[in-house]
Amino acid sequence: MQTLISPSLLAADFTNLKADIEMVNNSDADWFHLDIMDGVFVPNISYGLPVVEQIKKIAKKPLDVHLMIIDPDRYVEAFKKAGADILTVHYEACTHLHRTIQNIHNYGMKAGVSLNPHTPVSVLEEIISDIDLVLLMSVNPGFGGQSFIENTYSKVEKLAQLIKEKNASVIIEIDGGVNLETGKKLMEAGANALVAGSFVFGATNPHQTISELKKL
Ligand SMILES: O=C(CO)[C@H](O)[C@H](O)COP(=O)(O)O
Repeated sequence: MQTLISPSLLAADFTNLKADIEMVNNSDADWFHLDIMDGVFVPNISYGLPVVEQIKKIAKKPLDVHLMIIDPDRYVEAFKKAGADILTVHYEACTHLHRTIQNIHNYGMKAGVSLNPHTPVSVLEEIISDIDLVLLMSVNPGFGGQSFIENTYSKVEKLAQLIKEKNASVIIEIDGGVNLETGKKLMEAGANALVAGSFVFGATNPHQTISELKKL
């Protein structure tokens, strides 16, 4: 599988968001990664549904929406209406994860499950065949620009092994501290999708940086 690149708009310039969205539209990126934070599940508040709706109007690539919120079932329909194509919820935030996944699929979206750095991939054993994507957090969620947690490489290997054992077809996406160096090692470990925020939007040439990540 080719590397999928999902630039995180959390690190974009919100005073000129349209320009950053156009840059991604015209780049080698595959998706737009949108980080939704509620100030409860994570110690930060980002942006919400009205912003997602506006982004959808000009985005020419699928919206990869990562909900860092408690009890995400309450908002599955709303994010579908706002334009989400892939909806990822946190394992740690769902009491009835299987039902949440069904709910996301019933609305016609791809369903992802995210794991915090401390959560072992083994918790996905009974649900892996029902989901489309696993998002491994390689930083503690809540903020961009943090240092990559090295233990993520072995988590990627364990997850790739689990997917193989179950004969499932699941994208392994990584979020946090991704750059060319960590990205290369992640791909070697078995990842196939990379979220990058500050590495892309903090670069002198974000368009070229996306192409470099894409070539990994
Ligand atoms: O989900 C996030 C934080 O919770 C961000 O998407 C992630 O941290 C990307 O930022 P960076 O590439 O700057 O590390």
